[in-house]
Amino acid sequence: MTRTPLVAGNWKMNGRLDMVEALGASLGGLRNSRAEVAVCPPFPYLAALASALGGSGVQIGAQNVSSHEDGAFTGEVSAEMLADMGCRYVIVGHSERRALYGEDDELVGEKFLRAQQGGLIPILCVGETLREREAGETEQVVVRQVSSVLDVAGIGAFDQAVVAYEPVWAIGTGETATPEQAQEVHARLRSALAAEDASVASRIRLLYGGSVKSDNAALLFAQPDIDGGLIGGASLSADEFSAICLAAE
Ligand SMILES: O=C[C@H](O)COP(=O)(O)O
Repeated sequence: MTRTPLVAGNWKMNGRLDMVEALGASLGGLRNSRAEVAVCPPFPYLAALASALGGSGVQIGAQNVSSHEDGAFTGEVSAEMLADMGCRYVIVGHSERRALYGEDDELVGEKFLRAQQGGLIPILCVGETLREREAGETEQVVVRQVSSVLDVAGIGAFDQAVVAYEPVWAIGTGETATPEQAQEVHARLRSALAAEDASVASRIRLLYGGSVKSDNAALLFAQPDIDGGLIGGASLSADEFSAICLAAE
């Protein structure tokens, strides 16, 4: 099965308008023969980024979405609104939202469903904490996080989804999972999906995230079950992010 790699940049709560315009213009010039590239800026910059990227083919995505469609939910942003802004992707279940904003598996499942109902492709993030890894619970945790979404959305929904394995201990720490550690978890995730539907499992893209840089991306992306990356800090530099995208070819 040949899967088109995806490299998605998650800017988190970083950037200002001048950076958005400069980075967007620079990434708009990115010519990448094989990998799909997406950038997820903060909500207020979606339109400016889309405009700076022009017709480059680089996709835009959001970092969060409401679990509701419309209504009295002050401060929330719906999937339909994001689709209106040109978003193709939305990140759901990022560990920062789980840890800092109390998003549990149930809410993540609701957001995943709503994203798809609103026409977006969810990038579902899963990953274990350092304590969980040290306790030997990594596979149990990531399979639970995926299974809770499978329970509400069904395996068919994963044909229009991406899963990102992001070990919490590797996010923003400079400590990357080794290619072997990451591949082991990716293979386990793919086998958990294959238990439901082998063909969906063979098609879905599984990204790795956690301190991916231009100097470690190629080895990670060369693993058989790693289909690209979800990039945080390094996506804020045009040179660094471009080099990571090229490593996914
Ligand atoms: O969504 C991206 C991840 O949290 C990875 O962030 P990082 O590349 O800064 O470690």
